[in-house]
Amino acid sequence: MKQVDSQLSEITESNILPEVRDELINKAAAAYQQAYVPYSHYPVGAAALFSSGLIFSGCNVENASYGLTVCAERNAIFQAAAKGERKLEAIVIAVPTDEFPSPCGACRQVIREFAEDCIVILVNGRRETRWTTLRKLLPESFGPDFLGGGT
Ligand SMILES: O=c1ccn([C@H]2C[C@H](O)[C@@H](CO)O2)c(=O)[nH]1
Ligand SMILES: [Zn+2]
Repeated sequence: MKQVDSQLSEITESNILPEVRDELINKAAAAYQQAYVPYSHYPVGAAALFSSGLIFSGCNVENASYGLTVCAERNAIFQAAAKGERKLEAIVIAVPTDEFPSPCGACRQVIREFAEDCIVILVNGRRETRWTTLRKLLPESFGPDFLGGGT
C-alpha cells in the first residue's frame, strides 16, 4: 500500500503541469453541464488528455432504452479516438455531487485500451480532487498487447 501511494504521488506531482490539470478540471466540470440525464439525473463530465496535448471532453448521454446509455468517459475517449488519438495520458471525471465519482467497469476497460496506465482525477461538486491511476482501478488488466494490437 505504501509503495502504491508513493508511486501515485510521484505520478501526480511530476507528470501533470498545474495549468494543464486546472484546464482538465474546468473542461470536465463544463462538460457535465451538457449531460443528457433524464433518467438517472446524475450528470457526469470527463476531460481526457492525449499524447498530442489535446483535451477531449464528453458527458453522459442516456437513452430511453437504458442500456444504450454512454458514460462521459467513453464519450470523451471515443471522440478522441475518432480524431486519431491513441495514447491517453490523464482523464478527469467530474460530478456536481458531494460524493466523488468512480468510473464504471466498462469505462475502465476502455481507458485501458488507450493507456497501460494513466492518471485518473476524480472531482466532486466542491471541486475537491481525488487522484488515482488506471492500474489501481483496474489491476491485472486485459489489454491490446494480448492480441498484438493497440496501434
Ligand atoms: O463514471 C461514471 C459513472 C456513471 N456514469 C453515468 C451513466 C449514467 O448516465 C449515470 C448513472 O449511472 O451516470 C458516467 O457517465 N460515468
Ligand atoms: Zn462508464
